[in-house]
Amino acid sequence: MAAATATMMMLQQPFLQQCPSLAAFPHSPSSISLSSSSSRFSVKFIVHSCCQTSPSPMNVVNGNVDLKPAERSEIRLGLPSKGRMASDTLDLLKDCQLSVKQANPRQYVAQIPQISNLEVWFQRPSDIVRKLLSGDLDLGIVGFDTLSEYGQGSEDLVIVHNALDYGECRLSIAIPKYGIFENVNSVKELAEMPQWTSDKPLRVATGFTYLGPKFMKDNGLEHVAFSTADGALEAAPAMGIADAILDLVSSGTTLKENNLKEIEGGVVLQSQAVLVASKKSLYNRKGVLDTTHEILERFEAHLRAEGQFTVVANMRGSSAEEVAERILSQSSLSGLQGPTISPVFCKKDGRASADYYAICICVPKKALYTSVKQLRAIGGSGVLISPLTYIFDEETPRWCELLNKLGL
Ligand SMILES: Nc1ncnc2c1ncn2[C@@H]1O[C@H](COP(=O)(O)OP(=O)(O)OP(=O)(O)O)[C@@H](O)[C@H]1O
Ligand SMILES: O=P(O)(O)OC[C@H]1O[C@H](OP(=O)(O)OP(=O)(O)O)[C@H](O)[C@@H]1O
Ligand SMILES: [Mg+2]
Repeated sequence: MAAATATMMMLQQPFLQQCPSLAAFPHSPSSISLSSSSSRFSVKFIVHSCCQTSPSPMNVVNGNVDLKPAERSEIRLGLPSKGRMASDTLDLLKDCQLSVKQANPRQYVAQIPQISNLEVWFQRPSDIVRKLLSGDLDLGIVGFDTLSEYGQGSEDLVIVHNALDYGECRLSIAIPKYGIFENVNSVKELAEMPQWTSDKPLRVATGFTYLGPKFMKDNGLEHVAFSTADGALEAAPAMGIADAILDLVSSGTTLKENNLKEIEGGVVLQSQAVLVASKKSLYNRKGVLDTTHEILERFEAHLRAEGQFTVVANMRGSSAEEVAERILSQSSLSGLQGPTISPVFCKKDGRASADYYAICICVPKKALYTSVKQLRAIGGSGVLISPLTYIFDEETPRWCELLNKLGL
């Protein structure tokens, strides 16, 4: 998680409760040092400008600053320029027949020829969220963690697809397995430890300087000090820099290798890649709604198909209805809407007659072998299995949800 460099931020929750605007925008100032008049709430809050939520681009016209974003007619999609999300995102688009054409890997603008008037901009995930907020991007693909951290609950950001099936991880608190934490196994127990006072707060290392304080406050952890670094946060407790960390966990290997453990109630959020849009763009920019619909449909069709196989088999029977009865009596053979059954004709006594029926069903990958066994048990033979590429439904439920959210 990219974050401000070697920045130390200390804050105490009561002060944030008194200053909601500060709590809502911990990144806003490029460098602030504040202290409350009450001695109970002494706060140091220093954030580097790279944590800042960037404003709209400013055009300087005759010495006057014009805060309006530059006019443009192209639709802009932000994709991660680096990190683990970058290649998985390009792979997803390719699987949806939306290959990105980039002239050179160092060029940050590219095209998806299948969709006219769409510009792809490669950006850091945090910047994608900032630029959606500032109106410089219309659509973006980022991890839900990044969206939550940098979007800070903004009403202008709307999730179009919430489960793109990669980048799965969770944002979770971890503490050492040893020392004073040996018997601490939940957030509640951590909060109740007598060690944490205003003079000696629980020190948490995290790149999530918005979600971190919010979660601690919501979970009754009053005396907390945060520090942040650009990566390898798991080293902080052993180095004596922090008592706990709040970072992304996927396999858990990094925690394990650094003698750290997750605790009950310590998961701030579950994350995976999401497609997000600026509401303002959806409402106001020509073509954004249609382009969003097309991308969403292609994503849905591909992701739905990914978990499924097409199964074709022959089955002896007296009629299509009789074969259907047999198939529908098996729990794993109902298909998407039901089995497709077609007669297989052969010539008998000079006449075309159907003793066999070809059945075609979609089967979830997980249930594949069970389905084959059930098919055989009811007389199926010559079972052919092939992967499914796309499943297009009448309309995707996510599109209806989006229109609902937009009040359209
Ligand atoms: N271990 C992980 N397993 C799965 N997904 C992860 C993991 N770590 C991060 N992610 C997801 O990938 C996104 C990008 O993380 P990644 O570490 O690749 O880039 P970054 O942190 O922005 O860059 P860098 O770590 O190089 O500074 C995260 O926001 C999260 O959604
Ligand atoms: O649970 P695991 O599968 O071990 O993955 C968790 C690690 O992955 C991410 O780090 P990343 O690899 O991005 O390195 P970074 O710290 O340099 O960002 C995250 O910040 C954790 O450190
Ligand atoms: Mg990382």
